[in-house]
Amino acid sequence: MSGHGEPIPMTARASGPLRGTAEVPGDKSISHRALILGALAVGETRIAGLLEGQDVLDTAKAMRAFGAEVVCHGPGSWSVHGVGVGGFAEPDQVIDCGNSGTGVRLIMGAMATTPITATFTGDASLNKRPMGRVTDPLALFGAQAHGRSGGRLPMTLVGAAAPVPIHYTTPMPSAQVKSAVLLAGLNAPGQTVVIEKEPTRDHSERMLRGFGAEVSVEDGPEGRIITLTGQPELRPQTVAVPRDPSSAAFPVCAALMVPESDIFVPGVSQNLTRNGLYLTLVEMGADISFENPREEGGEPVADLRVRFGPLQGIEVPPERAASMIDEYPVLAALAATAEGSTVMRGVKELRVKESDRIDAMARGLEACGVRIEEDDDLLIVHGLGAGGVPGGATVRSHLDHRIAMSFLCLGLAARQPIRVDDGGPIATSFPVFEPLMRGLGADIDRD
Ligand SMILES: O=C(O)C1=C[C@@H](OP(=O)(O)O)[C@@H](O)[C@H](O)C1
Ligand SMILES: C=C(OP(=O)(O)O)C(=O)O
Repeated sequence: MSGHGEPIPMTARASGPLRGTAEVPGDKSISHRALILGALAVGETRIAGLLEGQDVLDTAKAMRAFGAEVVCHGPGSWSVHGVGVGGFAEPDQVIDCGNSGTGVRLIMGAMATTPITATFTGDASLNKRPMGRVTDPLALFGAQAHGRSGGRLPMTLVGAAAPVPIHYTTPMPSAQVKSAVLLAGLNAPGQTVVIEKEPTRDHSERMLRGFGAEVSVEDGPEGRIITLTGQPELRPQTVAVPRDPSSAAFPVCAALMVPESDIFVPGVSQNLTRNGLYLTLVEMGADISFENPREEGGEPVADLRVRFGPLQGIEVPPERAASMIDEYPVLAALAATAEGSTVMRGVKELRVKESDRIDAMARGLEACGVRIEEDDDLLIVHGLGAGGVPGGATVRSHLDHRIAMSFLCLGLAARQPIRVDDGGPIATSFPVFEPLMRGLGADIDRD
């Protein structure tokens, strides 16, 4: 579990160019879902390329607590022997989801329509995050949540004894909320419908279909309408997890910040619900080629070749936010090294992530000598151009892996080193970040 250990301060300094191949680990969203759907299928699911970050390991442990057999056979190679839809056993211990919003919210959905009770907790970051966004729709199925004030963890969820399917429009763009409703709908008789005004990552829909559930997706006047037919028998699958575009964003943006860099990042998912950062980088003038586009594990992937070059700040289209929501911190860091201003609107969801990411980036960038403007739903970074960021500060990561990695990447391009007070949370999503970046030539070390 992250966040419970001693802080691990880390420092990044300007290095020579970044060169070489960056093989980033498996996609975090797909890894959580492979374990959860594997646990709900009848028989043995095999997973290759599972992300072995702490967030996903906590979900694996939770699936065992609900009765599935989850075994690691070697690096990235896992099997899950599932108990079937409605077959979850009642855990005899508190489920600790560590730092992971995805883990806790999807697992709550997966158990909400089974007549068992479970208590969930997390680290200091997760226990501050809002859970009402999932427990509100889960209550419509008949589940009851008893948590701390403000709908926070620790929280006990009593699954519905006689679940009813629901029609639900998500009030905010959130794949976690959508997925919690779909997973709960699995054990409700009849059709559960989720409508989302703005499309969010679609891994749950794709993987549910892969496991044999009936899922239809259509675009209507109110948005995307997803219909799931309840009580299917899920068939075990072989899942090949593509590399995570959200993790790839760090070496990619670092290479775009450090002069003369030239790196290769193979097999990165280019799912259209996840590729907003890459579209944005191209609009900023980044030299990225998308080579050998193909399909792997049911997801479109490409090999990326990334070379340093001058970048121009842009206004990021707000309707793109959902497809790059986890990439705004590293985009904000990169924007500090671009010419002109980068305007990020429609980003208030960033305030309820592992940290308030608008505030964490704003304070950290200011400490590094970068001018910003912020509002509830907005962050503007006034770029200083390549080589223009002073740095020379210690910034707080607030138990947030993406804040820590973003400032370490910026430290590689700043005039003075940037120190992050705690890089420990990086292990939640990108456990090989340090060796991978050092392998490219980055000067990142622990104090
Ligand atoms: O469904 C998922 O796997 C995720 C959804 C996003 O969260 P929201 O649903 O809160 O936007 C994202 O930030 C998170 O890292 C992973
Ligand atoms: C927001 C994130 O994760 P989660 O919500 O699963 O904690 C993230 O990884 O950036």
